[in-house]
Amino acid sequence: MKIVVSELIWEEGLQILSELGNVVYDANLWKQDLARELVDADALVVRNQTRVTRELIQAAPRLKVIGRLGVGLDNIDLAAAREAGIPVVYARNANAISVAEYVFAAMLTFARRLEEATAHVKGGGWNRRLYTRMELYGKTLGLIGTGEIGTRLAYRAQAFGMKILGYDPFVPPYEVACTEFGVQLTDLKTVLSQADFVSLHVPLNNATRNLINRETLSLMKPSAYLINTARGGVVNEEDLYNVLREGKIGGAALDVLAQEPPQDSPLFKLDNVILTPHIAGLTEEAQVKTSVLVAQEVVKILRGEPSSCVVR
Ligand SMILES: NC(=O)C1=CN([C@@H]2O[C@H](COP(=O)(O)OP(=O)(O)OC[C@H]3O[C@@H](n4cnc5c(N)ncnc54)[C@H](O)[C@@H]3O)[C@@H](O)[C@H]2O)C=CC1
Ligand SMILES: O=C(O)CCC(=O)C(=O)O
Repeated sequence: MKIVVSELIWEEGLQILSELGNVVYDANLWKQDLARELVDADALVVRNQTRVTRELIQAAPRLKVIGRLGVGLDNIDLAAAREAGIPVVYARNANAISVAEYVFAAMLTFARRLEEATAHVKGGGWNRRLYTRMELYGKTLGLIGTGEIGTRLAYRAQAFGMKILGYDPFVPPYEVACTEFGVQLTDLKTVLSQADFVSLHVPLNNATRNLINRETLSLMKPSAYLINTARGGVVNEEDLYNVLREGKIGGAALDVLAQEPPQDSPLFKLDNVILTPHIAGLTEEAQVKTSVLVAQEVVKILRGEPSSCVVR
């Protein structure tokens, strides 16, 4: 068996794949001639930067499985994989806790401004009144998408005493969790207009691209914050920039951008923006879990066994 891994994988996952076959691994393979490497490959394992296009799939006649070291599937042509009879397995739920904790880090950063206060003290200041901020207790968290991450975030927000509103038109699989974790399911307009923090947890697809735009942003309270750990394409960045520049919302935390890595962006110049390089799911714990889970599921498919992580 030849298993091609074109992006970063943790050692624990590599070990499992190596027991089954010959692993060709290069974390930068996605930037190189991947099609040539796939001519005789049985499995391809990617993260989020490899564009698994129809052409790439067609260049891999022996391919039996595609493994996705993560959750978002917007970089894989799922229709082409389905037509070619190639199952795609992914790390459902493996990084959900890490993303939920990242959202808390963002909310607490906006609520308490520890970095700014630290800079103030290190610069010789001691103005306590200047750093009086707010509690998360009693504030409203608005979830757009109440799946694995959204519900884990709700669980944590409930413990903080936050009110939680959720919008998800396809919620049934998570309805029980929503009830248990205090999520009041409602429409998009209500979530946007009532939340103090709006957090995005939807996949990027035709229905969600530019879901957050000038019109939807105008529904948010002037004091509210937007947190995007989903995908850059869910937010119209030009509209967001204008709304932030005009002070029409309080701020934004963006872990994902439409173009990654970004070229120079006007967002870099704004003080009310937190920008991180797509790290919400990137903790040691989540990455070990992800790498092991995906490696195990790829091995199962190669052995002809059923996998519970196949994309439907
Ligand atoms: N920044 C990071 O490191 C990470 C980002 N992600 C992103 O977060 C997304 C969500 O991840 P999970 O919660 O694990 O996925 P999930 O599939 O468990 O949940 C997504 C939810 O979005 C809902 N949804 C779909 N279309 C919608 C729409 N138009 N409006 C409102 N809700 C809609 C679905 O019904 C589902 O409940 C992923 O697709 C991925 O793009 C995931 C993990 C790490
Ligand atoms: O861990 C990564 O590299 C990307 C995580 C992510 O965005 C996902 O799981 O969808």
